[in-house]
Amino acid sequence: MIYVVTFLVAILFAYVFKNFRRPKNFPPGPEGLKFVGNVPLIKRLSREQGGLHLAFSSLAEQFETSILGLQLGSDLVVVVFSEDNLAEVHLSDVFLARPDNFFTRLRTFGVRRGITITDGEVWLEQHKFALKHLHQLGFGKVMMKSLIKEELGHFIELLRSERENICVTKYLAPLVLNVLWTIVAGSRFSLDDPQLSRLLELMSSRGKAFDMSGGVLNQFPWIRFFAPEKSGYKLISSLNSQLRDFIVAEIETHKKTRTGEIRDFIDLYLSTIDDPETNKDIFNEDQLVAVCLDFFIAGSQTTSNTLGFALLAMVRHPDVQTKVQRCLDDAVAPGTCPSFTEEKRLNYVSAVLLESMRSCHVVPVTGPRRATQTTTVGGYTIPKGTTVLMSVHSILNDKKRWGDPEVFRPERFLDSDGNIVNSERLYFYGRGKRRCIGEALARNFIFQFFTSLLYHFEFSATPGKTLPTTPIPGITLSPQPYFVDVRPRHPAQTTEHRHG
Ligand code: HEM
Repeated sequence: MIYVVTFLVAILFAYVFKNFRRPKNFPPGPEGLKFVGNVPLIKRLSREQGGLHLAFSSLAEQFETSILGLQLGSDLVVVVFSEDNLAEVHLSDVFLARPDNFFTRLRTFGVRRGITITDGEVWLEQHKFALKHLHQLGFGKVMMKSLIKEELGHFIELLRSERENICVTKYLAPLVLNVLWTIVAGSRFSLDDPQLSRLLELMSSRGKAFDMSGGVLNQFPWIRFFAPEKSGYKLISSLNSQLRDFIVAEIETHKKTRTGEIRDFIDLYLSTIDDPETNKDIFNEDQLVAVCLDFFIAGSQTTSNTLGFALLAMVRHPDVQTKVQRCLDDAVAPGTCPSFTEEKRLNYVSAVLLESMRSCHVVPVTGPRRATQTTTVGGYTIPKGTTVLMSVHSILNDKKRWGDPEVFRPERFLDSDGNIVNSERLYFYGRGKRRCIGEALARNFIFQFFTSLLYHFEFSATPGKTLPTTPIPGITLSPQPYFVDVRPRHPAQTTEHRHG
């Protein structure tokens, strides 16, 4: 018996020694506890400081480093802060992969599928396909423009009738989802559809319950057996299966109603599967479900929260709002609304949107990436398998670059002739081969909604309701619900949206 116990203890020691030891020349960071590493510290700092991005920044400051080394459970995690370090991660193929862990696999039911969490050939082919066809289906065609116009029309009508005490954030998520879903499946939801509300509620809870590191559930997956609710396991499983059932049902309907004409992304993907030349290991119905899930999860909250923060900034800075409106009145013929192609003529508006994203970027920590071999960043060793995160927040709030990053000042993006400057190296949508595939759609949507809403309405805080000053932390930052009154700026008329 004594031998068995000694043997087990020796194995345990070997495990602890191997897995809970900082590797040689690993980036600086706090010493971790055995088994849990830095998890309790990061959790506490995130709670105290208001998010994972702020917890990371405070540790980087404490250790005077632009690359932080952590241990979350038995996972090695490195967070990079400076532009040089970010460039090394964004541009090197060693960091092109995503972590393969419990949390990432949970997204697609224990297997690796789709775009966001896959690597290698599957990722490359799905990524290329989605990028090419999202563009063809959405941006170059009249459909996308009339789609945004239709969604805007519904929202403008709603604002005209409600006018007071409107919780804007409540409406933005369904609007974005409708645009996305029409591209993917050719149909929109009614804004009071209970299924839509349920999906959005689940997605928003998911965004708030987890963070970019995957949270405790990722570091200790067994926790789901003891605390299925508290660990977030129940929530994420329920969201994923509801989303999957919903997408599978839509694919089945498409299969029954197909005529050969390509109506949307699902039709296009199904016709690719039918092609005898297609590699069925890469393009199949399971992959289609996962790619649709990716669009929903990566595209809806990021876009609606960005718009939510931009409108909040306008309520908080009425002088900037007035300037935007003057600029729109000057540039836009009465009774029309600007199209995205006019972005270049509306430099002040573009500067306001850039400043809004700089001051509150919805994805303050991007990634996660995985080192596929042992390498170095900033002179430190990054062992194979390490998870790497990028603090875009620190770049967007760097005092050396911006001078007064805490001030909302769109003029920092304009030169003395009113041309856009400083708009490079912001990494809002990432950089390199894993750059966001929805950037064009998101930029188009945000620009058209923002300009149209400000052209039609003056927004002010509802009297007696305070405006939130901090975002809700999570995988993406969300604006806390805020309430506005709107005053129409033009008489109601059928407003034309120009198509560029
Ligand atoms: C304001 C809105 C958005 C922001 C700020 C944003 C931001 C990002 C960032 C920073 C990445 C790169 C992550 C990395 O470097 O590892 C990314 C990837 C991605 N985004 Fe977006 N995104 C937005 C909207 C969208 C939309 C509308 C869609 C869907 C159509 C979308 C789909 C994706 C997908 C599928 C990926 C994963 C790409 C890959 O792993 O190869 N995003 N996004």
